[in-house]
Amino acid sequence: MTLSVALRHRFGGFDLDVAFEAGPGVTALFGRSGAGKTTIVNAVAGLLRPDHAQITLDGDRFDTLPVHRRRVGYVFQDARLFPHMTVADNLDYASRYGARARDRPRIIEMLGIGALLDRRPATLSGGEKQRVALGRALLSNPRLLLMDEPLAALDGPRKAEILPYLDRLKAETGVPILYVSHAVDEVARLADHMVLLSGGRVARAGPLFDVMADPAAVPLLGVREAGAVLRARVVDHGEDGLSTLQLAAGPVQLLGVQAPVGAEVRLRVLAQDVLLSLTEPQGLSAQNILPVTIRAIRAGDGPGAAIALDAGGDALLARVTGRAVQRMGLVEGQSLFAVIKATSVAQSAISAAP
Ligand SMILES: Nc1ncnc2c1ncn2[C@@H]1O[C@H](COP(=O)(O)OP(=O)(O)OP(=O)(O)O)[C@@H](O)[C@H]1O
Repeated sequence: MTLSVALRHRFGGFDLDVAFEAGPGVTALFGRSGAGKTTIVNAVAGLLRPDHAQITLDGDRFDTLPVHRRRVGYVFQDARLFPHMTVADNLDYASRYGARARDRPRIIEMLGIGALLDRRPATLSGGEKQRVALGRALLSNPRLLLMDEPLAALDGPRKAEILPYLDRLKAETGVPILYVSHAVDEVARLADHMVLLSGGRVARAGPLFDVMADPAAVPLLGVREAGAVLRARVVDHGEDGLSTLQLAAGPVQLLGVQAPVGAEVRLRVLAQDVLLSLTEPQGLSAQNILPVTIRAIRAGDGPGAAIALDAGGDALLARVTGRAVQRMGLVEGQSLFAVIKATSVAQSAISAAP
């Protein structure tokens, strides 16, 4: 399944002009407030008629279809359930055309909402409401799911409660998802592809692992949030609380890893938590020292520079000062060592999603 989107639209002072493709899985639309994310999903859903559009799904023209024929499931920041209906009635309303009624038990089980069926939305927590909203969207038998900041109204614990359901939904349904967010941790955990938007334009787009490790993405993600996402396999849980994970460039030891031995996980390594050393460091408290090669150096607008690194085939990103680049004589192609603190990675998103 490939969704291809080309849109132009003008609202007063805002000018949107984007083109991107979204493959299977989760495609994150990421950008600051006002970048144009909601305008794009509204145009895909058919809630907004853009000035110019060419949207296709698997080659079929989509933007010319009336809203009800697009078969798009839309999950908003606020669940927008019918308040006078029970959860069961809200779900039945979505499946009233029967297309997905046979999948109802599986979807209820997947989202863990079986015990809520007789309740009314006013009695549900924010996380429970969002799970019901996801169920309702799935029961409408969508060809495409649009999620506009579905977790933004939830506090940390409620977000943590719902993220595993999104992992399952992604793994089990196969319905492609366009996922709007300005939370990098959510995107790093869930997305397969990423479209970075800035001022109504696509600034970067591609596989999540590539975009997150792109030095040009640093100003768009924010210097504190920028950092590569890597795949790792859990090798061992030590009795002292430190776990060993295998990366392409070698083993690393991290704290607070919940996933079982053998699991594939994603690690988000913030660029500001990666130190560089010209020689292999000895006598450091940090144990995670990886041999790396500099792929690219990008000077920032301020005193910082983003350094793209190759770590055994994985991409890693480091942020150092421009002064350090000068002092260390860093150049593209140079081999050196990256040092990652065990505690900093553990505080970044670690998920069970491969
Ligand atoms: N109906 C409208 N009329 C006029 N301007 C609009 C309208 N809807 C959106 N805009 C403007 O278009 C721009 C993009 O808005 P949009 O909601 O798509 O951004 P966003 O990236 O989703 O932002 P946020 O993260 O704050 O939701 C903003 O400048 C907004 O003020």
